[in-house]
Amino acid sequence: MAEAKVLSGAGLRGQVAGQTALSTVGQAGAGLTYRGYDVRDLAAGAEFEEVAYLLLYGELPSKAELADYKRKLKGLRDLPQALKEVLERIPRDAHPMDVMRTGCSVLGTLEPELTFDAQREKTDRLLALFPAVMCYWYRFTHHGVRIDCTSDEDTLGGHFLHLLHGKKPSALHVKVMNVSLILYAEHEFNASTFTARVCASTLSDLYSCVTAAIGSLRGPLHGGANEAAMELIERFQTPQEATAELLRMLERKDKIMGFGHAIYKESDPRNEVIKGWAKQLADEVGDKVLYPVSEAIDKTMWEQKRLFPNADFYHASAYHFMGIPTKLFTPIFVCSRLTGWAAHVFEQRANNRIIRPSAEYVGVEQRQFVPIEQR
Ligand SMILES: CC(=O)SCCNC(=O)CCNC(=O)[C@H](O)C(C)(C)COP(=O)(O)OP(=O)(O)OC[C@H]1O[C@@H](n2cnc3c(N)ncnc32)[C@H](O)[C@@H]1OP(=O)(O)O
Ligand SMILES: O=C([O-])CC(=O)C(=O)O
Repeated sequence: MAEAKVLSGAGLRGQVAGQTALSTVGQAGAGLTYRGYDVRDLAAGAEFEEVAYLLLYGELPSKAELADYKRKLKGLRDLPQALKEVLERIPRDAHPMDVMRTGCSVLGTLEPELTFDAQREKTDRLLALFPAVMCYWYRFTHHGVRIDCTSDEDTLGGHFLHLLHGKKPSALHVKVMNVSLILYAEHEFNASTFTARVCASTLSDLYSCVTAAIGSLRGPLHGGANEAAMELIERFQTPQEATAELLRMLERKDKIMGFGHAIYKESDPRNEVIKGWAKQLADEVGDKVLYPVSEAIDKTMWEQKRLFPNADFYHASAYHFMGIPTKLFTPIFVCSRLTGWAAHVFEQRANNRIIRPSAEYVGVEQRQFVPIEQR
């Protein structure tokens, strides 16, 4: 069993920084819940749009409400021409998270949130069009194609795959995208969500909160870990090679991306779900390398460090098997986590006090100012 962490000091670890009714993370007997529902039940039985509705509107939708919501989102998928023009100007070798951040920010100038009454409308618009922001830029700069940003795909996950690959995705791939988007949707006071809440606490607009959150998610210690995990996995041809190099990396005290967690102590409940789907996708494509290599890394990390895969590790191979370029992994996280970020912004706004902690001063004692001529 992994040792209990010391929950104090650096990184605000273990300190309660506010209240939320949105999710619980790592509570005994309930690994991860969204508004009281176990994420594993949601991933097994719900559509991502149902979960988005749950987070943003407070309760699971009825059949009629879900149909209306999906119809509404479908009608909001296209990008404004001015945003397409901006995306075309962003270089091909830009990081796609910078593209998402810029896309969000530009939309904030084109369709600003003028009052907080518009917060849900603006969130639905971002939810519907984020896949197109990523895919329009990617297909234009990498393939020279100006894609149609609408599709008649029923779900957001299917819509994303359709825009990316320019064709109807398989039912299995739509299913896995749906599960993935559910798993990534919400996670209490993680770094990017806390960023969004800090920004919201100044009474700033939704686009600023989301733009700031995207910046936090980008780092490899947070959302960027799925991309970093892929870069690790694809270095190896065999499980033996992976194990040998892992031991060397651990000896050097390297951080292994996709392992460990700030809150979970023994396992990340999202891992078993996405690992199962990664295995199904591996079987579908007849993979004999990536999945066994991933399992070897997983085993070595547990044996050597008692560290377990977090949500990001098996997402890497799952996305890869669906033909998604590695650099788009973290932007997919944005498309999902937007729901959690926005729900936290609404919650912060509903009971706001500016977030402004104190610092422990560790600098020099107070001293006499010396004019520049005398220094
Ligand atoms: C969706 C998500 O955002 S999930 C998180 C994604 N991030 C990653 O996968 C990046 C890799 N993981 C990490 O860097 C960390 O585990 C974090 C950032 C997730 C959590 O950080 P912390 O809460 O500070 O970690 P924690 O307190 O458990 O660290 C305990 C020890 O394990 C080590 N450790 C933790 N994770 C790892 C890892 N992935 N590889 C190697 N060692 C690790 C730490 O270095 C630390 O050792 P030390 O005491 O000798 O310094
Ligand atoms: O909670 C965290 O610190 C990171 C995480 O797993 C997430 O944001 O999904």
